[in-house]
Amino acid sequence: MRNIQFEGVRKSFGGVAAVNGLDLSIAEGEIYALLGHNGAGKTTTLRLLLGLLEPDEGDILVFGSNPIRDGNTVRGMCGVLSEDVGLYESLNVWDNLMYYADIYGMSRVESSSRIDGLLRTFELHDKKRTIVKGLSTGMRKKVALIRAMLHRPRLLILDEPTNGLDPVSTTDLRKMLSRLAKEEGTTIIMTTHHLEEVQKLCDRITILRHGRNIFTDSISVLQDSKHYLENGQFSLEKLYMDMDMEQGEDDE
Ligand SMILES: Nc1ncnc2c1ncn2[C@@H]1O[C@H](COP(=O)(O)OP(=O)(O)OP(=O)(O)O)[C@@H](O)[C@H]1O
Repeated sequence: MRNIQFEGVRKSFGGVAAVNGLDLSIAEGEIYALLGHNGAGKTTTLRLLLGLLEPDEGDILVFGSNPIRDGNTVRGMCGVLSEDVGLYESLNVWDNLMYYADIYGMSRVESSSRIDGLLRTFELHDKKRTIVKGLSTGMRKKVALIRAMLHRPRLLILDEPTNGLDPVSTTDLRKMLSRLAKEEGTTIIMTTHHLEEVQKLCDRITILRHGRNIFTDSISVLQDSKHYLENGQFSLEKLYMDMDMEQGEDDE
């Protein structure tokens, strides 16, 4: 069953078509990557999904809800990690997370144990009383990730989740996201330029170009296809480069 649908969605800013007739179909529990060059329309797509922008044309449904008509319902189901992590700089880690747990309507007991558990998982427990201003970029990213996951959202939207994370934290995050999708059925949509991570983690990918879906397939099908090989193995980077060359020729 497909649970997130975009059909013929268009959104322009002035004369620029950021999203230009986009079709997407994402199933519950999938880990899905939106790929594409800078300016391809990834962030605009996510903002449309969250009801933060209204489409000029087309239909969007998120688990049966329309993001414009039922914006609060859609946003209530989502946990979001945006590029700008958006934490309160002068509050400590614990108070930042408690503040959001209150907004999510979690009880004190529930939020304390959830925050405690997540801080341990991300190896940030010893930083719980540290003021956010004093954290490294990677640590801030982890706190923002914990905030996005706190209320066990049905859909997790991650903009460049591994940017600024060291290799160990990246691997830990990959395992955690994988577990979330498999065991809790969380749907995860991410945008990233790290193709190696996508290949290891994601179930399906879509490549956007000029606001259009130019390629969608599942990683396992691609891995079995014997196409886009590098040293005998499927390479997402090779696929991406080949697509780029093909589309570049079409654009001319
Ligand atoms: N609020 C806005 N006002 C004007 N133009 C915008 C706005 N938001 C996006 N655009 C334009 O729409 C296009 C798509 O932008 P978008 O941010 O969705 O791309 P992206 O794929 O997320 O890029 P990146 O990888 O750099 O984050 C770009 O040409 C961008 O300049």
